[in-house]
Amino acid sequence: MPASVLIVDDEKNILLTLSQSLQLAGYHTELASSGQVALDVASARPVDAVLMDVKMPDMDGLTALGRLHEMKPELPVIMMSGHGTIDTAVKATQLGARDFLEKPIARDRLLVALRNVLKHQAVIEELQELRAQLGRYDMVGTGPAMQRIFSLIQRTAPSEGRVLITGENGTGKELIARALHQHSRRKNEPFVKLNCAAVPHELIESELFGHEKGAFTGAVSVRRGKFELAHAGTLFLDEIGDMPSAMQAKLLRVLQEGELERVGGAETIKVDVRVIAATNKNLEKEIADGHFREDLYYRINVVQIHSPPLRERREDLPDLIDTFLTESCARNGRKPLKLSPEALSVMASYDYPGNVRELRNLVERLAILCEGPVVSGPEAVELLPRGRGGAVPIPSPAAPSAVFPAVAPPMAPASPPSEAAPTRAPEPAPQVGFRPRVDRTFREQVEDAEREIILHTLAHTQDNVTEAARLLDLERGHFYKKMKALGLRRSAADKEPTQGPSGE
Ligand SMILES: Nc1ncnc2c1ncn2[C@@H]1O[C@H](COP(=O)(O)OP(=O)(O)OP(=O)(O)O)[C@@H](O)[C@H]1O
Repeated sequence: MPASVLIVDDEKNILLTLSQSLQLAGYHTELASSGQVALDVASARPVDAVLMDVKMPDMDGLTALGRLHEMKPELPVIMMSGHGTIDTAVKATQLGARDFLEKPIARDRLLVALRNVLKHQAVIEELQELRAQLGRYDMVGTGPAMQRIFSLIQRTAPSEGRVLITGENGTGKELIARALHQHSRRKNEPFVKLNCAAVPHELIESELFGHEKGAFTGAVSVRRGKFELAHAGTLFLDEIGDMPSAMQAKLLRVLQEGELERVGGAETIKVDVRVIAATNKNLEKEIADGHFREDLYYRINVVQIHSPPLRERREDLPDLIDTFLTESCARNGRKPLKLSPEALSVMASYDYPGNVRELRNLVERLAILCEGPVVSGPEAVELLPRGRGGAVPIPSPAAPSAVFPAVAPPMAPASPPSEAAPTRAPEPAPQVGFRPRVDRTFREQVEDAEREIILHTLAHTQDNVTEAARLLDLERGHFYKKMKALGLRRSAADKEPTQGPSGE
C-alpha cells in the first residue's frame, strides 16, 4: 500500500504541483487548504506523513503542527516556507517537525526528505514493537495472579494515574513499573528510578530535586535531580515506605503542584512526571504507626497493583524455571538444560522467601553447576539452601497440593529431643518443616512453628489428641488450650471422647 501524504497549503497551485510530484513517485496524497482542514483530514483518514506550509491565514502552520501532535504525537511532519528564517525553522523543530524545506521546493529534495522521515518513522515503530515484545517477554506467568497483573497493567498504563505497587522483595515490582512505562504514552521519554531505602536520609532531597553549586559541602557543580531527569517520563520511587518524614512533605508538594526548587536554589522548576511507587511495607500500618503521611498515601495510591509472593502462585514456577534456564544456559554458553520431573518437584516444594529473584539465582546456579543435559532430583536438592530441599514429603494436613505443596519439605529439629520427656513413646520424634523468614515477626514465626508441630503430631497419631499430647509431653488440657489459641479446631476425625477438656 502506498504511503499517504497530507499536503497542507492555502495556495491551490502549490497543492496541485506537490501532489502531482508525489503521485508520480508512487505516493497517495490528501490535500488540505488550511490548518483546520488538515486537522479534520488527519483525524478522519490514515496519514503517514504531513507536508505543511508555515504561513497560512486563520491558523498558521506552527499552530496546526502543535494541534496535530496533540492528536497524533508520532505523526512525522515536514514544514515548508517561502519566507524561511532560521528562527521559524528552529521553532518548527522544537515543536516536533522532522524537517524544514524552503520554497520553491526542488522535487528531488522533497522526495529525499519524505523518504527519510518515513524511514525514520518505520524504525521508531519497529523499536516500539520490539520494546513491547520485550516487555511482554520480561514478565513470565500464566496463572490467575499474573493474568490479573497483566490486565491491570494494560488498563492502567495508558492513563496518567499514579500507581502504588505492593509486594515482598523480589516479586517483580520493578518489572511491573517498567511495563507500565513501556505501555504508556510516555514510553519514548525517560524511565528514572530511585530506591528510597538505598539513599542516606540527608542526601535524598538532593537526589530527588537536584542541587545548585555550593548548596552543601561536596556540591561542586549544579546537578539535576531525578524529578527533572524524568521530565515528560516516569519516576519510579522504589521502597517509598522508607522515605524520611520530612521528605514525604516535600514530595507531596511536587505531586500536588508539579513544581520544585533544587536544594540551595531559588528558581521554581516545573516538572511533568508520572510517579509510580513501590513498597514491601504495609503502608496502612505505617500510617497508623505515624511513619507515613496519610495524605501522601492517597496521592500515590490512585491504582494499586499487588504482586503476590511466589509461594502463592506456584503455578507459574514451571514457566519461570524454563525461561530462566534457557536464559542462563545461553548466557553461560552451554546447551539448553532440562529439569527432570523429580527436580521440578523438588524445586516446586521450596517456598522461595526471596521470591522470583531467589528462583532466578538458583536457576543460574543450576546452569553453571549441573553437568546436564537433564537436572536430576538429587542435583536440585543440592541446589536448595541446605536442609530445605528434596526431603520426604511431610504428611501435613495443611498441604493443599501434592504437586506443589504449600509448605516446605521437612527439616530436622535443630536441637536434640528434650530429656525431660520420659513418657515419650520410643518411636522417632516427628519432624517439622520450620524455616526462618524475614517477612513475619518473631511471635508469628513461633506460632507458625507451634501450629505446624501440633498439626504434624495429630497427623502422626491419626487425630488422637491424648496420644499427641503425650508425645509432646503436654497436659491434655494445655494441648487443647494451645490449639484454641492457635486457631486450630478439633477435626471430625478426632478420636477423643466428645466431652470438652477441663478448663475449655
Ligand atoms: N513475572 C516475572 N517474570 C520474569 N522475571 C521476573 C518476574 N518477576 C520478577 N522477575 C525477576 O526477578 C527479579 C526481581 O524482580 P524485581 O526487581 O522487579 O522485584 P522487586 O519486587 O522490585 O524487588 P525489590 O523489592 O527487592 O526491589 C528480577 O531479576 C526480575 O527480572
